Formats: sequence, C-alpha cells, structure tokens
Amino acid sequence: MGYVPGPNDPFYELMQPPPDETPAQATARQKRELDAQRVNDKIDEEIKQERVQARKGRNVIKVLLLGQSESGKSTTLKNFRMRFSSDEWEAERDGWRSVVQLNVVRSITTIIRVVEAEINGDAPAESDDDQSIVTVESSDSESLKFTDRHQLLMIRLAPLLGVEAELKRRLGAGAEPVQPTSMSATPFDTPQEDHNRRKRLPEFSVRSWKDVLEVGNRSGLHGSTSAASDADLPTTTIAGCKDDMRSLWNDVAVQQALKRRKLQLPDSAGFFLNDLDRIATRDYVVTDNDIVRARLRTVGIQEHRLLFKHGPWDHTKSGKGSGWEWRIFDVGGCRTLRSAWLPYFEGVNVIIFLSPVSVFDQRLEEDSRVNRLEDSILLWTSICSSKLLSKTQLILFLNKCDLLRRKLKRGVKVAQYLPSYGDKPNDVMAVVKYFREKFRDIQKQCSPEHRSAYIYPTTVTDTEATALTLESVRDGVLRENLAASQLI
Ligand SMILES: Nc1nc2c(ncn2[C@@H]2O[C@H](COP(=O)(O)OP(=O)(O)OP(=O)(O)O)[C@@H](O)[C@H]2O)c(=O)[nH]1
Ligand SMILES: [Mg+2]
Repeated sequence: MGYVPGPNDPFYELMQPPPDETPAQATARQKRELDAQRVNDKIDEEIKQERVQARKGRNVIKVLLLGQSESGKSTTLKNFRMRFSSDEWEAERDGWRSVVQLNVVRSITTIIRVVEAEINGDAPAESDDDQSIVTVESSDSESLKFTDRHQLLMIRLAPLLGVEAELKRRLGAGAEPVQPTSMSATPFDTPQEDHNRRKRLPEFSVRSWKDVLEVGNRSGLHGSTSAASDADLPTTTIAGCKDDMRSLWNDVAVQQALKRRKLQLPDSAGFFLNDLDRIATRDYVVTDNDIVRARLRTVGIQEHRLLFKHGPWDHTKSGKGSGWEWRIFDVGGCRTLRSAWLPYFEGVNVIIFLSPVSVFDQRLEEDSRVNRLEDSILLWTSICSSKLLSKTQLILFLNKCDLLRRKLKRGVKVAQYLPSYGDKPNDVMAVVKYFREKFRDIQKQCSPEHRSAYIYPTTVTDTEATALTLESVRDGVLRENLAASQLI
C-alpha cells in the first residue's frame, strides 16, 4: 500500500480528486493510480531482491577446477559432492550404473579390436613409445599364439558391441570431443588448427552429467525389482558375458598383445575388469568407489553448487549462520577445449588445479608430440602468471600418487624422462617432494602479487583420504575469503 497523506499534509489538497470529477473520470484516475502503484511495488520488490542477492553475493565463492584432460577434475568434483552434498549424491547413485557398464564394455570392446587385429595380422596403429599401459603382469618373453579358443571368445563377446552402442545411445554419449578442432596450450593463447588429430579410438563424452544421470534414473533401468532388471537388456547381456570377459582380460596372450600394441586403456579399466564378479551381475549395486572411477570425459563446462551451512567461521553478528555457497565449475581439460575457460576467470575466487604426478612418461591424447608433464607445467605457469587471476587463491593437487607409486614399482625411472631429477631416490616421497618444489617455485616466481601456496599430494580415487583433504581445502578457502572480504 502506497503513502496516503492526511488532512494536515501539504500534499493533501493536491491529491484530492477534482470536485467536478465525473464517474468515468474517477474510474480512469483510479486506474492510473493503481498502475502507478503497481510500478512502484515492482520497483520496491526489485530493490529488495537486489539487497538479498547482494547479501548472498558476499557469501558466494566461485571455484574453478582446472588441469589437463584426465588429471582428475571431475573426480575431485565427485568427492566434493559425495562429502558435502550427500542427499543429491545418493539420489544420483543409480544413474551412474549405466556409466560404469559403459566403461566396462568399452574396455572389453577395445581389447576385442586389438585381438582381432592381432589375429588378422594387421599392423599396429600409430602409437607412442613411452605411453604407459594398464596391464596385468606377464612373465613370458616369448610371443604367445592366438588359438581357436580366442576365436570362440571373440564370437561369444560380440553382443557387447551392440550393448556399447545401446548404452551410448541411451546416455546420449558422443564418441568424440565435439567442435572446435583447433587447439590451444593455455586458455590465453589463440587456438591453432589441429593438424595432428590422433587416429585412436576416441573416448566417449557427454555435455553434462545431469542429463546422463536423469536418463539413467528416468528410463527405469536401475530399479531393484526383478521386472526392471529383466527389461534391462544391456545388464542381462553383460551378466551373461561375465566369464568370457574375465577370460579375455586374464589371458596371457591377450595381455602380451596389449603390451605389444602399447594400448592405453583408461586408468580405471583395471579396477573394473578385476572386479567383474561384482559388477557384471544383474543386481549390481553401484558403490562410491565405482562412481569416482567411472570415466566420463567433460566437454561442456558444468556448474555445481554446494552449500556450507556450518563453516567454522560462519556466523553473523546475531550468532546465526548465514551459510556459504560454492559455485564449482568443472571444465574439459583437452587442448581443444581450453579457450572456453577464459570467460569463467572473471571474478573467480579459487582455482583448484590438478596436475597428475604419474604422467612424466606419457604424451597428450590430443597431441602425441607433447609430454603430459610439460603440458601441465605450461598450463600452471600460465595460470600463475595471469594478471586477471592475480587475486585468485590457487590450490594445487599433485594427483594420481597411487599410479606414480605403481609406476615406480614397475621400475620406471623418473630421471630417464626428467634429466633435471638427477640421482635423487626413485621413490614416491622424493618424486612428490621434487614436483612440489618445482610447482611452488613457478607460483612464487610468476604470480603478479604474493600469494600463499596450498599444495596437496592426492589420490582422488581414494575417497576417505580425499575427504580429509577437502575439509582442509574448505576451511582454508573460507578463511582466506573471509580475510579478503575483511570480515575477520
Ligand atoms: N588411480 C587413479 N585414478 C584417478 C585418479 N584421479 C582420477 N583418476 C581416474 O582418471 C580418470 C580421469 O579422471 P577425470 O576426473 O574424469 O579427469 P578430468 O580431469 O575431469 O578429465 P577431462 O574431463 O577430460 O578434462 C577417471 O577414470 C578417474 O577415475 C587418481 O588419483 N588415481
Ligand atoms: Mg572431467
């Protein structure tokens, strides 16, 4: 209701209707007054909303997850959601089932193609000399022959090709990173035409998890009733192929062929294929560990929100918590996608940068001329040097420490790929310490202004250890941002 002046108000006379007003004029006047009042109310409401937003805005923290492809950005996001958004996490659990199945089937069909090529005597596809491969150990040095038993396995596993196509169709998964095909090493470079596209089988990708998980839940694929699982042909087929998949994966001749052709299966392939008894069943229930290992390449930038209601410094003058909202952006790390990061740098409070420490002997999937560690260092240097990001808090995860441990145990020597490593011990502690110092020095030297270094060695597929890291990250971020906004 607007202000209505009383008889003593100087505006009283002015606001009285004219004495000779006709009924039609009175109606028109009242309508004008009503319209004016509506406009006023709308403006008042907008001002109120703006104030609410401004108040909320003080507690919004914008977080970007950056790093090369397969560095573990989406896996880190999964850990955040598992730990701090557990209701949504549980609601989405069933939706991941088809994604895990697609991971399993995809690895098997990739192996099938290799075995077929071996049987047909096809020449190995273009590959790198120093790519790491996921294999079980094979002690035989002599090349083992493929037999009729392998031919039979191929025939029996052929239905999985159809399952792969069906799962991809249902999930809306594309087989290739979508446009653009031009690449840039850092988000600040002008993209160059990609002349070096690899002829490998591309990974599947989706635009957004939400779409995939909704499809999974909506299509009734994952109901626990037997009727639902009967209707789910991919699950039935996968369960029917369990023993043959296991035979294929554990076969020594097959493992030799994978090694010979330097096939690079995803990091999670071994985890899933070594656990087929649990996963390739009709009543398979997805675990947290499965979800953090399920690979789904990111191509679009995804935003997820987390609410922290009870942060340690989260109290207003009245003593009541007002809450903190984190907007986390997960980007695609492939060089073809890095130019899309730039618009997200505006107003970003925190960057969590992932650099995998196990990749010193690997090349980029999208450009086989480039060593992955060199790529990661280049990217980190560009982020540290950026004036646009000079006030952004940088947190570095030296990730995939488990894979580093495994690689060093296999006898791979860091100094062979990184001469500057010299004769330091070839063990995880020493290697991680070396990387930590190198990355910290880059931050120190390249940052336009001084900022603290937050560096964590991580294995983000280890959800328990990562939960502790994320708590420390959360507290550090809230503390630093409160300090920045001079609230403490
Ligand atoms: N063993 C192991 N695997 C990891 C680790 N971190 C990530 N992975 C696996 O590596 C694969 C790639 O991880 P993602 O989180 O999808 O990588 P990303 O950085 O989001 O990659 P893009 O979306 O292509 O940019 C997944 O299968 C993960 O399960 C780790 O610390 N150890
Ligand atoms: Mg990703």
